[in-house]
Amino acid sequence: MGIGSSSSSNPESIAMALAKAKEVAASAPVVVFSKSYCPFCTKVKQLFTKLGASFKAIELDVEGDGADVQSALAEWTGQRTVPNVFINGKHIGGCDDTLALEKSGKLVPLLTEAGAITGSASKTTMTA
Ligand SMILES: N[C@@H](CCC(=O)N[C@@H](CS)C(=O)NCC(=O)O)C(=O)O
Repeated sequence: MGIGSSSSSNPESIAMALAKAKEVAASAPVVVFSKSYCPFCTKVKQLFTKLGASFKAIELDVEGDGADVQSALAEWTGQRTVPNVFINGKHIGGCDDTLALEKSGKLVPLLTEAGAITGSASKTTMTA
C-alpha cells in the first residue's frame, strides 16, 4: 500500500470520506446510509417506500470506501450505526429516530417539504 492510497482507514482517507459523505447526504431529498444486511435499514427503507417517498440508499458494506464513510459519519453526526438518515440534507438519525418522527406525525411533512413525496398523498382522506 503506497503513500496516498485511499484503501485503508487513515485520517487522510477519512477526511476524503467526510467530504464525500457531506456531498452525498445533500444529493437527494432523502439519503439513507445503509448496510445491505441490516434489518433496521430494511425497516427504514420499507417505511419510506410505504409512504411513497423516494430515497437514495448507499450500502456501506458494498461501497469500497464504506468503512471510511462510516467513520466520517460517526465524526460528523455522532452516529456510527446504520441506518443513518438525512432528509433535505439534515441529519435525522437512525431507525428509531425515523420511526419516532413518523409516530409524532412529523415525518410526512418533512418528506413533502424536501420534495421526496410528490403528487397526491396516498393517505389523504377526504370527508365530504
Ligand atoms: N437503534 C439503532 C439500531 C441500528 C443498529 O444497531 N445497526 C447496526 C447494524 S444492523 C449497526 O450499525 N452496527 C454497527 C456497524 O454495522 O458498524 C437504530 O434505530 O438505527
